[in-house]
Order: sequence, then C-alpha cells, then structure tokens
Amino acid sequence: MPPVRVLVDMDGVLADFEASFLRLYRSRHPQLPYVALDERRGFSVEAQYRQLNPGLAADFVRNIYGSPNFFLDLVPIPGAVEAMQEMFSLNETEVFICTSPILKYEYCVKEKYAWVEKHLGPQFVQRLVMSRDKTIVSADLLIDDKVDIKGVEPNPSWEHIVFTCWHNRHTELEPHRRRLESWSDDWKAIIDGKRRE
Ligand SMILES: Cc1cn([C@H]2C[C@H](O)[C@@H](COP(=O)(O)O)O2)c(=O)[nH]c1=O
Ligand SMILES: [Mg+2]
Repeated sequence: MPPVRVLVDMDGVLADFEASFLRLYRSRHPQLPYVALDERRGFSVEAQYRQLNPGLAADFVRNIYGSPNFFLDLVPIPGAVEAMQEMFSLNETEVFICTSPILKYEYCVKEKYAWVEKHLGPQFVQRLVMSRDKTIVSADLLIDDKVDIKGVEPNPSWEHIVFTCWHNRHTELEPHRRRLESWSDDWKAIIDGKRRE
C-alpha cells in the first residue's frame, strides 16, 4: 500500500500567528482599537482591522507581520510539536509542512525555515514546502486553518481538513468537510482512515 502523504500548514496550525499579531499590534499601537481573539472572524486579519478602522493605511497591518523576527518568534500551537514528531515517526506516512509566505518576503521566508529548525528540528527543514498556491502540491491530506483554499488547480489531490482556530471556529462547513479541532483531537484516526480508502 502506498504511504499516506500529509501536508501540515504552519500559521494557525503549527505556529500561533494570531496571538503574536495581537500582542505586537497592541504593544505598538496601545491607543488604537483592536480585535480580541474571540472576536476574530474570517481568515484576513487585515480585512477585519480595516472594517474596525477604515482609516488605516494600506500597509498598516501588513507592517506588523512584515517586521523582523515576527515569524521567528511565533509560539507553537499547543501539542503541535509533539504531534509532528509522532506523525514523522509513523510507518507508511509522509509528512510535509506546506506554508504560504507573505509577499513582503524579506524576513518571512528565512524565518519560517529558522522556526522549523528551532521547534521541529533539521529533519523538517527538508520537508518544508513554500507555495502561495497549495492546490498544485500533491498529497492525500492538507491540514490547514484557511477555510477556502483556492488556486490554479480546481481539483487538488488532497482532502482539506480544516484546523480549528480563532478566525474559523464559527464558520459553518459543508456537511462533507472535516475538522481537526486541535492537536488533542484524533489526527491519527484521520490518517488511518485515509490509509484504508
Ligand atoms: C491571517 C493573515 C495571514 N497572512 C499571511 C501570513 C502567512 O504568511 C500566510 C498564511 O499562510 P498559511 O500557509 O495559509 O497559513 O498569510 C496574511 O497575509 N494576512 C492575514 O490576514
Ligand atoms: Mg494557516
């Protein structure tokens, strides 16, 4: 039987983008209104901050996550590091990290590599795929917090498992779609189920 190939997203799944964004935003702009984590709705932080404060300059929010060390200093999502090590050691399972860099890539790309080495080790540096379009990457499963993943390939090979995080936990999914609620949820059952398909 061929191995099950799993792509695991980084921001919102392995690394806590949302909490770090809010911390840095509030420390830089303590006088401005902010969106608390449990008020987050929709993938784009930028869109929600613009709704809250339409006067914000175009790159105001982007400058926060475009700052040096932003991506390097992201805190791991609880249970993520342990789950990845365990997934890596499973027989007949190929695990890769699949992440989209921001367009202001100066710090982001290098820091994503450094983050992976620091928290997951060199074996995962070799398994880091960066693509703004995940539909062209072939796998059986993609675990990702972004609800709508679109790209040039209309029929990606993977089944998208939606990883629950602040911005998507209220989103109602079509009945056939599956979630992983956290890394305490049964991710192994999802992989094993795919093995049997
Ligand atoms: C929330 C949010 C994220 N981004 C950026 C940050 C990351 O580089 C990617 C998300 O990558 P993933 O592989 O899909 O996790 O998008 C952004 O530009 N604007 C946002 O609001
Ligand atoms: Mg993500």
